[in-house]
Amino acid sequence: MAEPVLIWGAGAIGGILGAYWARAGVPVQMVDIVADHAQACSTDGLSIEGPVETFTQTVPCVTPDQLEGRYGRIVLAVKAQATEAALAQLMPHLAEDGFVLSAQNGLNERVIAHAVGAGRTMGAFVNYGADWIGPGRILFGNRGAVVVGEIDGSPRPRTTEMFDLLQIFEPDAVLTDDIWAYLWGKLGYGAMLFATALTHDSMTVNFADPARGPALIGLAREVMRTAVAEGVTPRPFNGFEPSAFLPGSEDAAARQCLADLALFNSTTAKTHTGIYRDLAVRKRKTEVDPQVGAVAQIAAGHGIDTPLLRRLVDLIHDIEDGRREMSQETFHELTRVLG
Ligand SMILES: NC(=O)C1=CN([C@@H]2O[C@H](COP(=O)(O)OP(=O)(O)OC[C@H]3O[C@@H](n4cnc5c(N)ncnc54)[C@H](OP(=O)(O)O)[C@@H]3O)[C@@H](O)[C@H]2O)C=CC1
Ligand SMILES: CC(C)(CO)C(=O)C(=O)O
Repeated sequence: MAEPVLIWGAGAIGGILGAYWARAGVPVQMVDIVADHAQACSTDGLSIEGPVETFTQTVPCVTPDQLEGRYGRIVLAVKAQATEAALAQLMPHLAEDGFVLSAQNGLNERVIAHAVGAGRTMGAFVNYGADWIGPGRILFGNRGAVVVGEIDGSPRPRTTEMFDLLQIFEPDAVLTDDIWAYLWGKLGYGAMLFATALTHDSMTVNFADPARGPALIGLAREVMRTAVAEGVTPRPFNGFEPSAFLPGSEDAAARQCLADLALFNSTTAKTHTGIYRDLAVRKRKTEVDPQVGAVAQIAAGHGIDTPLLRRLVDLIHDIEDGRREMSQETFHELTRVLG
């Protein structure tokens, strides 16, 4: 029997990968800090629910203190603010010649490379929609882009092996020589997703509202300008067209992109972002600092001002800390930045 793929963080993203791989006969071991979820996955099974597919699959899952052994392939799928703590726990379990693949939003690959070495870090971009509903239950809301690549751009046999595994889950998965192009694309889309979570409205209602367009477009433009300064040319996926937000692009192209994003998100059973879910349902901190805040910081290093991103970070903090309600009025605090 081949060595199991270790999935660190068995929530929405990691749990779905684990269930699909285990169902296909790929040996999988999952790790999660939520003990009753780990117990449910290992015993009654992990139920994948929603419109894409419904099935229940037993997947071995333990809490970090229970894990034994070393693994060559570790998929990290915790929220970005948990990355450093998870790395400290997983490093004793990473084989000398093994690697950590980030299945997360943001630039976690940088943090992972710093901890385990660039040669032991692999990147991935995931845009499928999922929610952890409760112990042993995950909603698979919609299929979305899945891309894998080495952070130095040069595919190796291990990259092809992970690509093959990801195709078991998502037949349209892509093997790329430019993972940063997708990660920065998602940061642009992600900044807009954070803005949608300033209201109680669905992603689609937000993207389709002409009054919210200028702020949404302005956010994506700030991120794309920063990406260009970083030497990255972001790539399109699932309705997000980075060129529509690059310096010199027409407003009409940006508005068309918002319409495409409204359409893409109109059929998902996950109507609201994970950010919204953290704020409104789980009542916990979001990934705003390691995503939006990080881009604003990188931009500042290039001498680029990002007033919308900076205001967005403050507004999300206000909601996290109970100083502000989610509402259209809160959203339009962004519009006010545009003057
Ligand atoms: N959900 C989605 O649709 C999408 C998510 N993403 C990205 O994927 C990443 C994962 O998100 P998602 O799956 O939604 O998050 P979830 O919160 O659903 O899953 C993460 C799981 O990891 C657990 N965890 C936290 N810290 C540790 C640790 N140190 N060791 C082991 N487990 C830990 C969490 O527990 P606890 O809840 O107690 O913290 C939780 O059960 C994020 O970066 C997100 O932005 C990207 C695309 C879509
Ligand atoms: C909305 C989604 C699933 C991207 O489509 C996402 O990344 C999130 O929930 O933050």
